[in-house]
Order: sequence, then C-alpha cells, then structure tokens
Amino acid sequence: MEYGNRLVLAPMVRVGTLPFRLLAAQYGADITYGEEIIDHKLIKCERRLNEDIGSIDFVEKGTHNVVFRTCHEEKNRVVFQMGTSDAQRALTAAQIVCKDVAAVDINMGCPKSFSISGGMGAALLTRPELIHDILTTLKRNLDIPVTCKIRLLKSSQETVELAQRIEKTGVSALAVHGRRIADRPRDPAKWNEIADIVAALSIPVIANGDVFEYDDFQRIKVATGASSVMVARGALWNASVFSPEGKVPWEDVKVEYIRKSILWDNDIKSTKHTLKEMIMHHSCLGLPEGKAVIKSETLADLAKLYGEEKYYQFVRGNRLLLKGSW
Ligand SMILES: Cc1cc2nc3c(=O)[nH]c(=O)nc-3n(C[C@H](O)[C@H](O)[C@H](O)COP(=O)(O)O)c2cc1C
Repeated sequence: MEYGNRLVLAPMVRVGTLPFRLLAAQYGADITYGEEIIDHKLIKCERRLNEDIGSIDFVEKGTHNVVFRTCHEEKNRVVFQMGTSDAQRALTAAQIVCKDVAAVDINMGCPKSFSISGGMGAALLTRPELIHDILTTLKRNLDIPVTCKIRLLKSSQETVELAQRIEKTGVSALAVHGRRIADRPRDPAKWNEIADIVAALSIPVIANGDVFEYDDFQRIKVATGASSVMVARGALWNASVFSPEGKVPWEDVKVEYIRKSILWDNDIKSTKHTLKEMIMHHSCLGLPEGKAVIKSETLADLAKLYGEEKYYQFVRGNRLLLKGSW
C-alpha cells in the first residue's frame, strides 16, 4: 500500500461501512478507513463468505450480527481501524481480518469516555510504552502495513516526541488529527502543529482536520508539508469532495449512497445515521424528509421514500446475476 500523495476517507463510526467507503472511492478517495471496531468485538467473529451479495463478512459467532463487511473490490485500499488497549488482543483481532484488508490502523485519538475508560483511543497517548508494545507486536506478526491515528498533545514538542517514538516502531504511516483531546470539532484544526510532525518524521504523515472542499487538499498540503490528506466531515456531508471535477449536488450523492446501501445490504442503523448526518448538515431533520428517514425501519422503507423501489426490487431479484459484476 502506498501512503504518499493519497486522498483518504477518515474512519467514522457508524458511517464508514462498506457502501460509504465504496462511495468515497467512486468519487476519488485512494484509501478508505472503516469505522473503528473494538478488538473485543472482532475476536468474537468468524469470517463468512456471503454468497448472496458477494461480500466477505465478519460475523459474531452464533448470530447474524455483521461486525465488519468488505469485498474484493476494496481489498487494496480498505484500512481496518481498531480500538484496543492490549497488544496481544489487538494481534488476535487483526489476524482475523488481515488477509482481507490493505492495512490495520490503531485508533489513538478517540476522546469519548467509552474509549478512554477502556484505556483505548486517546487514553493511549499518555502511555507510550503501551503504544510501542501494540504497534511492534502487530508489525512483527502481520504481513500488511500497520499505522495509527493520533491527536495533538498539549505542546507541539510533546506531539513530535511521541510521533518520533511511533515512527521507531516501524509503522508505515501516521495519521494526525490536528486537534487536542479537549478540542471540539468547531475549534480550528492546527495545521501548523501537523507541520512540525511532518518536518520531524521520514514516514508519510496523513494530515487530518478541516478539509471541506477539493481546494482544501492543496491548502493543507502546503500548510503542513504532508502529501496525504484525510477527510471526515467534509466527506460525510458530500462524499464527492474527493472529486477533482468538483462536488456533485449532495442530493445526488445521497441517492447514490442509498443505492449502494441497498446493493450491499447495509445495516439500516448505519444507513439511517449517515443519512441523518447529511440531512442535518444541508437541511433540517425536523422537515418531512428528516422525519421520514427517522421513521424508516428497513432499506425497503428508504427505497420507497427516495423513489428507488425499482432499484430495490431489481437488486433483490438479480443478486446472482449482479454478482458477476462485483
Ligand atoms: C461521525 C464521525 C465519526 C468518527 N469516528 C471516528 C472513528 O471511528 N475513529 C477515529 O479515529 N476517528 C473518528 N472520527 C474523527 C475523524 O476521523 C476525524 O479525525 C475528525 O472528524 C477530524 O476530521 P475532519 O475535520 O475532516 O472532520 C469521527 C468523526 C466523525 C465526524
């Protein structure tokens, strides 16, 4: 996997499932991260080939609960992001998916109490020995690239020192979200502090924070010196942000996303969540469209709401025929 000069879809919980990753790739994303999945959860899963839709599913044993779904088409660009606080457990989990993904990334930036109380996400930032243990264990035992994603520490110097320690573990790249743990999404990302890290490291740094337009890719590259850029909210609100030809209207992106959700039989909760985020940004959930999305219980309901019943029926009726084109 090449980490230089890439446009990257950021990991996003409940958003970054297979249809959204394929959507971002269709518009130009080179690397697409999956949503963070906790190691404990993955360890309970078994790999199943889903003959009906042509996907590879990691399903909680004894259930039909799909924890991670991928497909052959994205094998060379999908990054599995994991939440962990333990090297051995992280390895056991990574070994379950490593043959079906392009790379494994460890989330070291999540500030949510769920992550912190479990010693995961941003909690790792204060434990460099544990970071070292996790990354070197994965690196030694996996044949695919290992990376991690961090936030900024209190001072630029502290972040640079940590980044240098991370580089020494042999990771292939480092993604840096240019905010501190206590910062809110509305606080501006500190591109200048990402620049300090880029200057101090030899491995590719993936700059992340406040990219909303295609032109911002160039702006953040110039400001940070990073050649690769990661986008979260800009992509969530309009996945065509990756397109050099400029954005297409968000309504069109939305319908394309619904079609992909139908095609890949996405978890309705994920599809609804993603649609709600789009609608909240561009319109208002209190209007009829938002209310109808909230009320929808199945992909069939959403297909009906957006006039995609024919497509829904076509996909249901032609699964076997379509498989050849996946
Ligand atoms: C809906 C949503 C879900 C997110 N989930 C994750 C996640 O699973 N793992 C992670 O490392 N960061 C997660 N983040 C943080 C983003 O990956 C990214 O670092 C942050 O939003 C800053 O990028 P942006 O300014 O382009 O939004 C999430 C962000 C959003 C908006």
